[in-house]
Amino acid sequence: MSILEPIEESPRSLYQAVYAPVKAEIILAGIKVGLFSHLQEPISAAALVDKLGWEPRATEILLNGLASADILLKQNGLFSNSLEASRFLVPGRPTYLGDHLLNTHRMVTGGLVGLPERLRNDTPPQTQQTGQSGPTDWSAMAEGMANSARAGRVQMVLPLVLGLPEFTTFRKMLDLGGGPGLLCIAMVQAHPSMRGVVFDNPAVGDQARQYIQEHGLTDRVTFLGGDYMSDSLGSGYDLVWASASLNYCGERLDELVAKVYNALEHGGVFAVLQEGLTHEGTKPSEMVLPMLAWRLGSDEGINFAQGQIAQAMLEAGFRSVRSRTVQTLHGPMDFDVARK
Ligand SMILES: C[S@@+](CC[C@H](N)C(=O)[O-])C[C@H]1O[C@@H](n2cnc3c(N)ncnc32)[C@H](O)[C@@H]1O
Repeated sequence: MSILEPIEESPRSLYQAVYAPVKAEIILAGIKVGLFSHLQEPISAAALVDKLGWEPRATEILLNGLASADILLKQNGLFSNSLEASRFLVPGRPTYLGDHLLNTHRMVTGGLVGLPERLRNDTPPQTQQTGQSGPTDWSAMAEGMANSARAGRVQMVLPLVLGLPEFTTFRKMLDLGGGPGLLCIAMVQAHPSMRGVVFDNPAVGDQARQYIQEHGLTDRVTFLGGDYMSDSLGSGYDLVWASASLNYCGERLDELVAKVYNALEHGGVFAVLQEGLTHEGTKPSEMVLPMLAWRLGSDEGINFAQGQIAQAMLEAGFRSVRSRTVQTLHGPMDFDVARK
């Protein structure tokens, strides 16, 4: 091949992919050492080193790297949090995402460690980060899930529910796989009288009850612990909401959707926000790539193809199903609304 041979394709996206973890690593390093709580006011690298006793060269490199990645601002040699860092990376704030990002990073990358060895049927290397090999520990993640709900997901989801024409007529809703319950709490708060039930693994019950109490909603919101495949979901609901929670039904989606159908009142609404994969299960990549490690590391979950949930809803007997794709913080997801 001549050195002057024109190249039509560009390797840019390959370089970008290899550079991307640098940004993640420096953000995670900053979270782990509690950097961001010291940067609410502008401070020099030297002053930070004096204050915290950190290694000067590594401190300066980290600060400059974070400024390069727009996580910090740098002006006249002083570093301070960007608006984003201030809102999401300063511990103690209700929107603090540090622990959630660390957990999420472990979930999305840990299970990929040793992939070449696994493909070759070799023994995977023993590292600290072997990732998920069993079921996700949702109770350990509950606080982070609550913060991440407050940090944009409630704000994104609420208009979807408020936009349902029946919303004002709802008397009782179920948040299926509702985690620590922040979404259900927000939906109930937005309604004058609707009551809510958060259904999830009993392990997240204590945290959910605490949030319900903190929001003064113990008379309107309850937590029901159980496994949605084997336990009763209760009954008499006008709305069943499920976001990112149906993935754990294995091959039994039809059974779960039928169970929801039976738990709903006549005219009730089943609203589901889930990934809807297209292009033979390869797109949208924002939905596919973060789930690879989880799928490799554990056989607990499945992904849904676009239309799969809508089809299951029709087969369960719902009289109509409307579907659309909505943009979320995590990428495009499908919003399927079925009416009984
Ligand atoms: C990704 S989180 C989503 C939480 C919440 N719906 C949201 O959108 O923030 C998935 C939730 O499903 C719950 N879950 C998974 N399998 C379940 C099961 N078999 N029965 C009840 N809840 C389950 C988990 O405990 C977790 O809280």
